[in-house]
Amino acid sequence: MQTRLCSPALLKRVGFRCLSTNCNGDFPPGFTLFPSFLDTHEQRILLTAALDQLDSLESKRVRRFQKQYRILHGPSEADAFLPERLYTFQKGHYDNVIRDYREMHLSSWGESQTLDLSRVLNRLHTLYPSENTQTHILHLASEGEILPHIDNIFSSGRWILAVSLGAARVLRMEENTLTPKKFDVLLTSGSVYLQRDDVRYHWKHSLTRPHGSMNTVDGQRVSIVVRVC
Ligand SMILES: O=C(O)CCC(=O)C(=O)O
Ligand SMILES: [Fe+2]
Repeated sequence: MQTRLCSPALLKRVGFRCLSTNCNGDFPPGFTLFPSFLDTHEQRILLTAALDQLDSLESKRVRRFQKQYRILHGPSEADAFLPERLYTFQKGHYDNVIRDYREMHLSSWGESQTLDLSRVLNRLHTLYPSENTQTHILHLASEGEILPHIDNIFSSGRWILAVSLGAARVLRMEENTLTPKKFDVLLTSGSVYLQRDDVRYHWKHSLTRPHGSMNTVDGQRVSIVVRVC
């Protein structure tokens, strides 16, 4: 089990940066980060399954181009992602919060649910209560980002968990007050974060590219977001 509790030293190593003088280097109650919850093998299994799900929504024409690319280039050990031109990214979300993305609500993993994937999903289940949940897959292009928002309070309940896969992004958490506390977290592949209660309802979250400041490269990112209903 690779779950680790987050000491300030560890958070600093994985990119935690406290932006507020009254934040004391700790996360507020209600925010938890598991910096390297999934190992590289588990990440690959989950990422491949998530991309398969999203690809199943692509047009026949795009799927044909993807297939041709795979025949020509073979499977890549290094990268589960195809070049971005082989995906249909949307420019803007209906409320304009998310830019350059593909997304879907997942009702079941269907045929992707191999024994290996079940093991990964079972490990993730250890992180959250077994209540009614809804799962969402979000794929950001390398230019993709998410502007500050609080998830619709009528659409989901008191906690939100997200698994990050692929290129790193900076998550900024910012209290929704006149003098907000803020902090940044570098979400590397295999990390999981959980927003609960006060943080879920009263802090805005946004995702930006790391802009080279944290030794990371630009690239595509997939998240699996699980919300309690
Ligand atoms: O991908 C993430 O980590 C967060 C996604 C998000 O904020 C959303 O879908 O509302
Ligand atoms: Fe959100």
